[in-house]
Amino acid sequence: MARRMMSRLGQWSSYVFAVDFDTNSDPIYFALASKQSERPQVFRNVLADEKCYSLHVQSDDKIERAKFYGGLKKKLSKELPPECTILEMSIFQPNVKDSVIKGYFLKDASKSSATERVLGELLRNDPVYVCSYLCGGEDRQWSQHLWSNTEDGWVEVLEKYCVVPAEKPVHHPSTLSIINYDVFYSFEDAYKVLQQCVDIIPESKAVLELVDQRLESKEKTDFPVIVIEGLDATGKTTLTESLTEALGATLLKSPPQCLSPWRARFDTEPPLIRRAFYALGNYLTAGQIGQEARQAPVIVDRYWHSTAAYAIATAVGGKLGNLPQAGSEVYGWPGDLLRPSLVLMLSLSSQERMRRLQVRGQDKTMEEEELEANHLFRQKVEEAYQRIEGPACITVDASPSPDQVLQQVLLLIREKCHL
Ligand SMILES: Nc1ncnc2c1ncn2[C@@H]1O[C@H](COP(=O)(O)OP(=O)(O)OP(=O)(O)O)[C@@H](O)[C@H]1O
Ligand SMILES: Nc1ccn([C@H]2C[C@H](O)[C@@H](COP(=O)(O)O)O2)c(=O)n1
Repeated sequence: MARRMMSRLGQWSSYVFAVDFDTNSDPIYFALASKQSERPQVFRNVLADEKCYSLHVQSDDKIERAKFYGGLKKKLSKELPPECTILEMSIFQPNVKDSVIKGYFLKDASKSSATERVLGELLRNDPVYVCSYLCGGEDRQWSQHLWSNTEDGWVEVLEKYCVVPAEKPVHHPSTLSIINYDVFYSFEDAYKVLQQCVDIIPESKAVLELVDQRLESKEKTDFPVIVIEGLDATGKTTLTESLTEALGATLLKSPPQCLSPWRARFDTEPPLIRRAFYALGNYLTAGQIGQEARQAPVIVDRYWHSTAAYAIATAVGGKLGNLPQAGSEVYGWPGDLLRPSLVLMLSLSSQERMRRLQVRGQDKTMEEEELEANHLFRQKVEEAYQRIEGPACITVDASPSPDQVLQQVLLLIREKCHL
């Protein structure tokens, strides 16, 4: 295992390590070298005399990597001493897509040997590589010690590297693995993920059978297709229902009703699998849209913008500024997914949205909890919505009364869709 780490990091000079000590500031970036650097110390101001470790998932199978990494933080939180802080970490080659190896950096302020025992167990039984970090010498320089299993199951230090500062890369490492890990830009790419899950998630088979029966969607539709988007409790359901009545339209949603039996199950899966599920939901809905838009206008409650915006906002760590710039390919529309005539995003102040959530009184989904607790996540979702192209969304103020919002939207639809 560690040998593979060596083969993987055999070119360690081209890899950078990033540790998120604080989501409001840049990660600490460092590299490995065979000798100390003259440049300033790496961990100044963020580490005192804690014992430090890192562990990274190592597997060539991206489903296995996603599944194991998805459960790793929960496992560590359960088994490590409470004084051990778990920080997001990645190893990557700057500007090289798909080069990111995700993991965790552990700042262990405990005085027990429990952390080393837990890491030794993980090294013996799971697809991880483990390193420890020591600060020594007069110049208080840090070094990384790569662990390995001996034949009789003991842990030994395989290799030692000097930890030296690395330049801040142009793109935050979390943006390097969005395509086909968090967002899928073709039916085939999403489909392949669920195909690889059939043995570990039996429900995948039923979803794939439904997807196999999807209706083909044409590029052009006879009647306009209007998508209503927005965060939870912005008024999408209320508006889509009144719009449907006002226009004599057909109301659809994504994911479609036929996937409801499995949605909660896939919501528990790591992003790679969960987002492939939602992407396939959009293709199922696209088939229904193509069918229904032959007879009447179609209103859709959530579609591609939701799938891409939530996935990108979830994937991109740290500050709002770490989102890929507008115009990036991650905001592109899948070439094989039906494009709507118009996408309207309902916008609401946080206060009014929270009020409506409380008034509605329904149980909050995990996502709503995250949106409520995490202002930064909400900002990232809203910003990602705005950057998606092909078509871009038009923002609608959803704060007036339901009828005023309806009238405002009908005017927009008449103007844009000549309905
Ligand atoms: N324009 C409005 N003014 C005041 N209250 C509204 C308005 N539109 C909807 N509401 C109320 O806000 C709450 C949320 O509305 P709704 O369920 O339509 O939002 P939503 O975006 O579909 O939510 P979710 O995505 O979580 O299902 C409901 O109680 C609804 O009655
Ligand atoms: N087309 C869609 C619709 C929804 N999602 C995801 C995005 C969020 O994670 C969540 C929000 O849905 P809600 O709970 O408000 O129904 O569902 C998606 O990815 N694609």
